[in-house]
Amino acid sequence: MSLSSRNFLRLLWVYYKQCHILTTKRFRYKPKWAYNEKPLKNCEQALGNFDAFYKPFYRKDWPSIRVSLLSLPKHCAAVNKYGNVEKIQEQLCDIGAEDFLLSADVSVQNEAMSDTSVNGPKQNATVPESSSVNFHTQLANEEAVDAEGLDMSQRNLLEDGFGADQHSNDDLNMFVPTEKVYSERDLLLREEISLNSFESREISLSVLPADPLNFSPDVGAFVFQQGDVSRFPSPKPHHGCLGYYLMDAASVLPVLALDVQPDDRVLDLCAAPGGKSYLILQALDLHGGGKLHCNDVAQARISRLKNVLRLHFPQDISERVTITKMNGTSTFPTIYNKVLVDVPCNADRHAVTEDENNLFKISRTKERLGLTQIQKNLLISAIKSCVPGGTIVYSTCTLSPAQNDGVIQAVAEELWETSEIEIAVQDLNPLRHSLSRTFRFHDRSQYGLTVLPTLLNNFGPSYVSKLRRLK
Ligand SMILES: C[S@@+](CC[C@H](N)C(=O)[O-])C[C@H]1O[C@@H](n2cnc3c(N)ncnc32)[C@H](O)[C@@H]1O
Repeated sequence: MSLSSRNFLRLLWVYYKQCHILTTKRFRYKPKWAYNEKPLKNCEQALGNFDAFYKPFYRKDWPSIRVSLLSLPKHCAAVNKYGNVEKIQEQLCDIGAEDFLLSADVSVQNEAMSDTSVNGPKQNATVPESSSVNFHTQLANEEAVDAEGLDMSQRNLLEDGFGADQHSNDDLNMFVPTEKVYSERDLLLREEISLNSFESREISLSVLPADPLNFSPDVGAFVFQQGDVSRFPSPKPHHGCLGYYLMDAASVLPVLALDVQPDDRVLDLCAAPGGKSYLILQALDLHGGGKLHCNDVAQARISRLKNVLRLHFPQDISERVTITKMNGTSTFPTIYNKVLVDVPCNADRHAVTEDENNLFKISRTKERLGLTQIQKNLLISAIKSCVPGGTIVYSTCTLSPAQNDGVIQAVAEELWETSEIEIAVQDLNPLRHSLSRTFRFHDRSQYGLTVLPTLLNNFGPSYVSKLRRLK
């Protein structure tokens, strides 16, 4: 069968392109093709992912955040009111630590409460477009964004997944049925990009003025000064209760935002291994009407939570804590006036430093890509279990804008469209201003506070958003 000259030219063109790819692109990409190249470790996968998605968002801050994430974190010693408080405080001061809550600059809180700048209190105002953070628009100013809205690093990520053979697929499109062009892997990568993008939209969400600052209880959270990377010794027991709990200082923020009062009824929806439950119990009076319900879905982690309670609290306190093993997205009774939802997330610091139990393991890709949906469902469940007038605090330990502001925005939209429930976001500027000596906050978080890790005070990352259920 003879070829028409048009078809012949077409084949020649495809052949030429193939040769061109083989002789140029193939060699340019050679390191990725080496058959004996070792697969990336989970931590390296995570770091590559963050370079692709966080760098365009955090821009000039990214190099210092990145090196901090890879460096040893700093701890905070949260003093236990059931230990020998005075002696512990004295010992901590003697080794050079200071209570960052005591040294918080509360004088700026009044100033901050009247601040009406971006992120400031705007009673019953919708979030204005001008103050919104548009991920893609910002990219455009800084880096080249291609027709699909991807910056160079995101494009590289896609191309790493596609490999050079996909370049030739572009040219051979006319011979290949469309559904075969995108393999399952390509689709996952596209899903990755859409799940990691946070695009700010104008939504109807009131912003309530801040509550007065209340660092209760005042037994203290001790940290070493900026630049001091000393480690705390392990705590010692006093009458069977350990004197303090070591945690990331940024983990204190969600509990400060929750503003726990002695007689509150608190639900900690994703409680294990129990760092924040420990802090909540420092403020609650379980003998005087206060209640704590700790829930988690993972049995092994609940065991760790029980251990934390056993090691830090007298038996008559730990026995009064309700502990359940339920999926947090199931229905909880609407009886709590304070609800903390500290969701599973990318867990950035863990992801780039620990290969074990790492969500960036290739076999866990689908689980990881399902995170934002679980986070939304958990937040909705938390809101539904909170009585009108009560407070919900949403927190993560990731810098992912999609898992932070993105989840708050999506939930506000969903509740607005599908339910009678009304929520408002509460201003956290006073907290931010008063603790700016200890933490470095990102200045473009829209519905909460984001702590950026820094080498001087290597805490975080952490994101906190405080919501009030109105109806
Ligand atoms: C970030 S950790 C919580 C840390 C804890 N708040 C603390 O301060 O120690 C997230 C927790 O959510 C739990 N989790 C994941 N999916 C869940 C679900 N569907 N329902 C309830 N808990 C869940 C995990 O088992 C994990 O313990």
